[in-house]
Amino acid sequence: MRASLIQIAVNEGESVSSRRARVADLVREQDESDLVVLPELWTVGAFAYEQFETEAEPLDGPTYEVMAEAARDAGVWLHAGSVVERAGDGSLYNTTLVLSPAGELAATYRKIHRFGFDQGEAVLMSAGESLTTVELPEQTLGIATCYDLRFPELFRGLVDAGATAMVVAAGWPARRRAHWTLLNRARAVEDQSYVLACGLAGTHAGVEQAGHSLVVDPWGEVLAEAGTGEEVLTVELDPAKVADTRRQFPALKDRRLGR
Ligand SMILES: NC(=O)CCC(=O)C(=O)O
Repeated sequence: MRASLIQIAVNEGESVSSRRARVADLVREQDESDLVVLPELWTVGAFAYEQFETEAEPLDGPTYEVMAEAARDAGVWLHAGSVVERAGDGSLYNTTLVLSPAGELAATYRKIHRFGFDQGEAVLMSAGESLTTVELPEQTLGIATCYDLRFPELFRGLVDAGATAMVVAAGWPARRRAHWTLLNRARAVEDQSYVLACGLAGTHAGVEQAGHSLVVDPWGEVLAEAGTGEEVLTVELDPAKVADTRRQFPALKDRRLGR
């Protein structure tokens, strides 16, 4: 399976609708890939809290519409990053959309661990409550969003649900870039899974983004890593590698707690 991660620059000065159209064209360009991955809240910016209310959208809103067309045109599975979802009861969620190559909404994931302690996303958004996996032809994706990366038990839950490739959409700040790289590699090693970690670039709401999206294999080797600007990373995922790693070094079988 060929996967492309699009590290998107979010800078003030570009409107949300212009960015949607621009990113849709970037998705269309990845028509040689099987899977395309976008970052967290790339429409509005993960730290643009003051825009969450105005840019909130239902699951079948403008981001879904534009991305469904792009997924269909490219013929790819599209992890469309996350949007500010306005639920039926008016509350907001940080929600990932996964679209099939036919443009259908195949899965959603509402971010479980909201960032900000007593501010920002943590007070503006509601928390998701359930894990999401998505079965693709050669890999089962386990879905996580940004701050979730700090909670290894979520990833263990995804392993137990059958995940072989963790997809982490993020808007991770540059000042904690060392944590980003370390934690993504740690999740790959401890869960013996691919990790596809796609972050934002640029600076929005005064927060410089780390970029440095990366793909890690189940042995913890970094297969590809972006720089700090907008960039597309393309990698081949070996369909046998996860099973081989888990068979050759069966540490997951030795778990004694939390099962
Ligand atoms: N958008 C986020 O979840 C940011 C997470 C973060 O900055 C951190 O965990 O550090």
